[in-house]
Amino acid sequence: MIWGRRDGDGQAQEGGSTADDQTGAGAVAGQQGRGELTLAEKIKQAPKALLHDHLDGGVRPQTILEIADEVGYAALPASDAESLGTWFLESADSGSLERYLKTFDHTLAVMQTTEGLRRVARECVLDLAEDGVVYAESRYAPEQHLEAGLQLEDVIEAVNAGFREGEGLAAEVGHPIRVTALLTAMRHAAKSTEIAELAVRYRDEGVAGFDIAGAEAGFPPTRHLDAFEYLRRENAHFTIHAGEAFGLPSIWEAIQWCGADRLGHGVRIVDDIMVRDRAFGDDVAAAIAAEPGEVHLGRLAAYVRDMRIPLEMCPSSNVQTGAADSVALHPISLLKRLRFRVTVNTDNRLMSGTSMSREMGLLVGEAGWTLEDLRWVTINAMKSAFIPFDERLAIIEEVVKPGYAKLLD
Ligand SMILES: O=c1[nH]cnc2c1ncn2[C@@H]1O[C@H](CO)[C@@H](O)[C@H]1O
Ligand SMILES: [Zn+2]
Repeated sequence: MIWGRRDGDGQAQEGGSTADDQTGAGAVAGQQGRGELTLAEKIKQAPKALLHDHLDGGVRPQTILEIADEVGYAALPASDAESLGTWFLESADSGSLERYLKTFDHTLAVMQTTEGLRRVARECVLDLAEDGVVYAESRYAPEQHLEAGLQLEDVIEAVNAGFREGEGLAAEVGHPIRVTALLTAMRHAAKSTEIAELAVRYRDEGVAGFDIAGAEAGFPPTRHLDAFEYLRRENAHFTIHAGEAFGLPSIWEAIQWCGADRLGHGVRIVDDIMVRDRAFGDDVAAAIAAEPGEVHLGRLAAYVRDMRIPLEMCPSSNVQTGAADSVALHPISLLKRLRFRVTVNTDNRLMSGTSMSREMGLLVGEAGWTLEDLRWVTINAMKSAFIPFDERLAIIEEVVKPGYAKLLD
């Protein structure tokens, strides 16, 4: 594996290929001549766009330790950065979304003060920029940051301040990046309308949209219909986590009842896809390798593709929560070939020990993706971003296309 997981300091490590590296990416990297970039280096340098990344799922282990010490949080499961990083990775490898989400208790514990939130937000921007991300939407649930007495507005303003600081520092070191916030409401709670109102109130001050997250089974999107109807009346953007731990009814509600602009994960849309008259899940390996002519889309899958509804797909996260068997067998490769509006995302960099470069490297190494595929998903992501159309186009034309042109010639 050339795509190393994060080290204890929270920096992604992508080593070069080794002599016995049998992955596709390693094989290609091994073919590079002297002085040329390896594929791993090209992926790192490629301009990347990230639509689905949780702020509280990407805190540096060292930062967790330091803030925990400052605020007197004594329940951390490890006392050095490396063991703490490993603890998150292993605990999140549970095969269950509910158990995966339990790990957030420890990151949330250090994100209860304005200083803590601001630092975490600043470092998030720096880590993404260092990885070659040029545009990101970072989401978090303001309602989960009120334990030490902050108001919802304080939380949003502290995170925004951290994002602006991070953008300034990243530009200074030659990694310009734009980061906007998505405000998440927790689907088991009852604050979604209040959070939606804040997303609208702050839409000209760094907040690009709204989301719901948390345990999916038992908490259908229509539970928050009032919030979504309000957002639509306000011409505001929102995405919904749907089709991750629960299947088609969740996706159907998110789109046809709630009117979601995008789907968080949406991976279970394959339950509405037949391959050679068999359900996708009957033989995933055969289904993944299917040619478009062998595939039949049900009404909902056809609607998602026809309407170009973006799928915010997160390969490593899905493997950890059991929504996919492996990156090689992840439905994203079939959905890409069928030309759904696929995007590649990290979800939670800490819990998955990952980065955008690592997710992309895994798709290349384990699922046969090419640099052209990575360019395509990056443009898909920029087309699907919640910032205004002209600003999206400017990033595509001035940053993404020229960046890839340099790597592809
Ligand atoms: O993959 C996911 N599915 C559903 N909820 C999630 C996922 N990752 C994180 N969160 C939830 O979103 C909250 C706000 O960022 C996190 O605290 C976590 O509970
Ligand atoms: Zn998520």
